[in-house]
Formats: sequence, structure tokens, C-alpha cells
Amino acid sequence: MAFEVPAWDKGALAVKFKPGTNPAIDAPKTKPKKLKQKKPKVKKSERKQKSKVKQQINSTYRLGKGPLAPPVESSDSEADDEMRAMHKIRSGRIEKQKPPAKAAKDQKKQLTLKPALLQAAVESMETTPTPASAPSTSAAPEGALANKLHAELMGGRFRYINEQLYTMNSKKAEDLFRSDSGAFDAYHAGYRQQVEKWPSNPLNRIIKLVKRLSKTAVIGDFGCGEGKLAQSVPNKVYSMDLVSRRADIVACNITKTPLEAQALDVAVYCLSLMGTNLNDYLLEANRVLKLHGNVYIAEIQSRFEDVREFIRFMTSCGFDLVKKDVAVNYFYFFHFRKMRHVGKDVKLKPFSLKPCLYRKR
Ligand SMILES: C[S@@+](CC[C@H](N)C(=O)[O-])C[C@H]1O[C@@H](n2cnc3c(N)ncnc32)[C@H](O)[C@@H]1O
Repeated sequence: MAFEVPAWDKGALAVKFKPGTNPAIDAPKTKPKKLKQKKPKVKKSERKQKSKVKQQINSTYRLGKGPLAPPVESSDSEADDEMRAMHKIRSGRIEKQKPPAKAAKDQKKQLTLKPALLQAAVESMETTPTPASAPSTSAAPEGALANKLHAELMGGRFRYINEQLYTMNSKKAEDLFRSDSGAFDAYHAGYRQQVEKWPSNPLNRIIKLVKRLSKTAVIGDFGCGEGKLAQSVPNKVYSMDLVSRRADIVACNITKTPLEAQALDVAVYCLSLMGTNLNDYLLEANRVLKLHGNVYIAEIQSRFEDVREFIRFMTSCGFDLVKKDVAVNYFYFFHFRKMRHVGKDVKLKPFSLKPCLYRKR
């Protein structure tokens, strides 16, 4: 498979020495003179760096495995670099990339961007990329550089927003999009690019599935993004997301929708169980679904530590498992059925899935 990674233990090799050739064993057994060894002085900056690395390793959500989880050594420092890069671009200076020795010698030398180029890069970071507004690759080398900067900054912005959405509760996610009007479009521009890298879009499987249901079934698309499901099936679909970019999409928090109780036959969550308060997400689904209504969930495989625990959580929210597809294939698919009404005031153990953090490529 294209993304398979060899097992960690495959790298360890045992080296055998012929008799008389192993310097460690064959050296004459004279008593070595005791030498007083001075402890090498560790610079303050090196100590700081070491403790930063330790902190990264201790940050548990970064230890997730799976095809989309980042390697342990990536992320924080990468995100920091990106934030610093953005800051530099905003303040009009970009340092030349140099090999470490040269860079140390010549630390203060900077590349000053022409104002027009700088403006293009900053604007492209702040606005949604569209084919018409993105800088053209066919232009002069400056255009190509602005284009590259644009892509890198947008990628960084997407990864930053994505990480926020997976590590905060739904109320904070709502505040995030409210306080930053470009964030939703920036997120979805990055998400579209991410989808293109996947072997398939899980939403297409859900669309196929909904097409097999009765045309009269009323569907709720919770966290619909750009609302593709509604455009692909003949059913009545309530498309809901934190931000609406189309008249038929309801802008709301899916933990608290404007739908009436028991209004839906089907609830769909395609990669949208993002917040840290999943109890609120699924208790709202229980409220708005009819008894024996269906829930279809697609999620990224690497988000699950223990699938049984997830199924238990769903049961506590009133849903019994009908079918699951948890073959190793990037995405897991679940079909649950609402078997009992569960009030929103029920006391449940908080539940969340692991965040899905994308790597810089
Ligand atoms: C990864 S995107 C997937 C979008 C769409 N389901 C698809 O498959 O194309 C997840 C979406 O869930 C939305 N989302 C996450 N938590 C939400 C919440 N509490 N309320 C509304 N939307 C939410 C995000 O805004 C985002 O648009």
C-alpha cells in the first residue's frame, strides 16, 4: 500500500564481529589511567531547546499513530516556524535560508521583498484563494515566489485552524469563526486540497448510501462544510455548519441546532465530530432524530484509540451499533440506530476522539 510505513523494529541490526576484530572486546586489559573528565558546559539556549523537545514528546495527542497523524518530532516547532514566518512577512522582512554555519556568521543579512511582492503574499494569506485571485505561476519569477509563499501561508493557516477545531470545544470553535471572518474559507480551501490527497472522499460513500434510502427520508448533515451532500441527493437535507456560505446552509452550532425534536430520519456526520465535547454533539442528534432514526458517521481511522469505547459512548447517548466498517483504509464508517430517547441533562462521562493533525508537506 502506498502509505505503509515499515515497523519501527525493522531498523535495529545486530552486528557480529569476527574473533579478534572487535575493538571493544579484544583490546589489551591494562588498567586505564583515571582521567578527570570535565562536564561539558551546556549553553542556556541548548538547555531551553532540550526542554522544548521534551515538552513536545510529552504532549499526548501528538503521539497518535495512523496515516494522518504527524511524526512526534513535527508540529509545534513547525507551527511556531510558520507563525514566525507570517510575522516576518507582515513586518516586511524574510530571512534568507542558509546552511547553519553560514547563517550563524551572517545572521543579520536579510532579503528585502519588493513592496508589490510583499503585498501579494500578505493579501493572498488574508483572502480566500480563488483561481482568479491567486497569483499566477506563469508570471515572472517574483510571481512564482509570491505564489509559493501564498501556498505555504495558506497551508499553515489551514493546519493552525484545523488544530484549533480539534482541540477546543464547540463553543470556542464558534467564537473562533465569529472573530475571524476569513477563517472558515481558509479552512475549507485547505481542506479541499487535503481531500485531493486522499484515495477517496468519505463523503462520496455517504452520498451513495443516502441515495439508496427512501427519497422521503429527512436528512440532517451535521458539520456539512460546503454542503455537497444536499446538492447530491433528492432528499430534503438540513445542511448545518458554524458558517453558512449558501442560502440553504443553516449557520449554527451542531450541538444546539434550530431543528425541532424528532424532525429527522437520518443524521450524517462526515469528519465533523471535531470538538472535544462530543457528548453535546450526539445528545443533540438524539434530540432531533425520530426513534429508530439512523446515524451515519465517517471518521479518520487514526482518531480512534479504542473503537469499542466509541461504541459504548454512542450507546450511552441512545444509539445502538447496526454496522461498522473499520478495515484499515484511512476512514472508519459506522451506522447506528437511535433506540431510546436520552435527555440532554443526562450525566455522561465526557468523550472525545483524538485530534487529526495534518503534516506540512
Ligand atoms: C472536515 S469538515 C467536513 C465537512 C463535510 N462534512 C464534508 O465531508 O465535506 C468538518 C466540518 O465540521 C464543522 N463543524 C465542526 N464542529 C462543528 C460544530 N460544533 N458546529 C457546526 N459545525 C461544526 C466544521 O466547521 C467543518 O466545516
